[in-house]
Amino acid sequence: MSHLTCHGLAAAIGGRTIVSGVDLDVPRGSMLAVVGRNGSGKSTLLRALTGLRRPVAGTVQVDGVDLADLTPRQRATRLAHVAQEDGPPEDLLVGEMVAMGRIPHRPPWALDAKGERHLVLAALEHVDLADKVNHPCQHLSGGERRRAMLARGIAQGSDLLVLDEPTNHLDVHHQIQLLETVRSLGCTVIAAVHDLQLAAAHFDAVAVLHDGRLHGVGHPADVLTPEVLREVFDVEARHLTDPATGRVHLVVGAGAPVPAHRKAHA
Ligand SMILES: Nc1ncnc2c1ncn2[C@@H]1O[C@H](COP(=O)(O)OP(=O)(O)OP(=O)(O)O)[C@@H](O)[C@H]1O
Repeated sequence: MSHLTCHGLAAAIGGRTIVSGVDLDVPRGSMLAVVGRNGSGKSTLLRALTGLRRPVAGTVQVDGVDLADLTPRQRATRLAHVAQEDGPPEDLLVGEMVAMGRIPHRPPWALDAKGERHLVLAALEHVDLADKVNHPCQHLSGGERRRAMLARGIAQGSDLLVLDEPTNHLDVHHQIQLLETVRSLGCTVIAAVHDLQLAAAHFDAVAVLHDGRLHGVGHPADVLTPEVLREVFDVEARHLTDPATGRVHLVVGAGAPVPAHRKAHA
């Protein structure tokens, strides 16, 4: 069943069209990676998908409801957006910042988070930061800040997470842990991702943006082909089968195959 769909979506900044003609159908509970070169329009597309940037053409529907018909508060209960540039306000404690994710669920002007501390702690546990709940945000490292912002998105309690480069600044352990965590939440996830190997290994589908147009969307193995990677990213890549697991992995920047006569001497 579709959770988010968009048809003929176009978004512009300052009168310049950045993305156009985007059709997506994201099933509930699935994870979609949006990949593309710098400036291809990934962040702009994500902002249009969340309603933060009003489309200049096309529609976005969440659970069959047009986002344009919802107030910002209603949108915030249906989806959580963690932007690339989001950083926690420095003078708040980590727990206070994560509690801000609960604001859409409170009556207007209810400023405190009574009875919600367990939700805040659970969100922080998901990102391995529960021990930092009483720390000032300004004491967090770059990777911890990214994880804290994700915790705020999780605390928001919606079942659709739109994440702009969630694994940026994270060490390899926390990159994988973060993707496994969002998978375990059972949410629908749409994430802009630069690491193509992570996109191939952890996502159900990949959408490739090229110059603001959707170049292809589908299963990672069908979309992240050596031909597409050469055409879109100008890199050489190959699919290799892991002899231990039988799983097919994407090797990006693989270079030209070693000629047989050189292998023989290796
Ligand atoms: N506030 C802005 N004002 C003017 N142009 C902008 C603005 N934000 C983005 N752009 C332009 O829109 C285009 C797409 O930017 P966007 O941030 O969506 O790309 P991206 O694929 O997310 O890039 P990256 O991988 O570098 O994060 C770029 O050409 C960028 O310069």
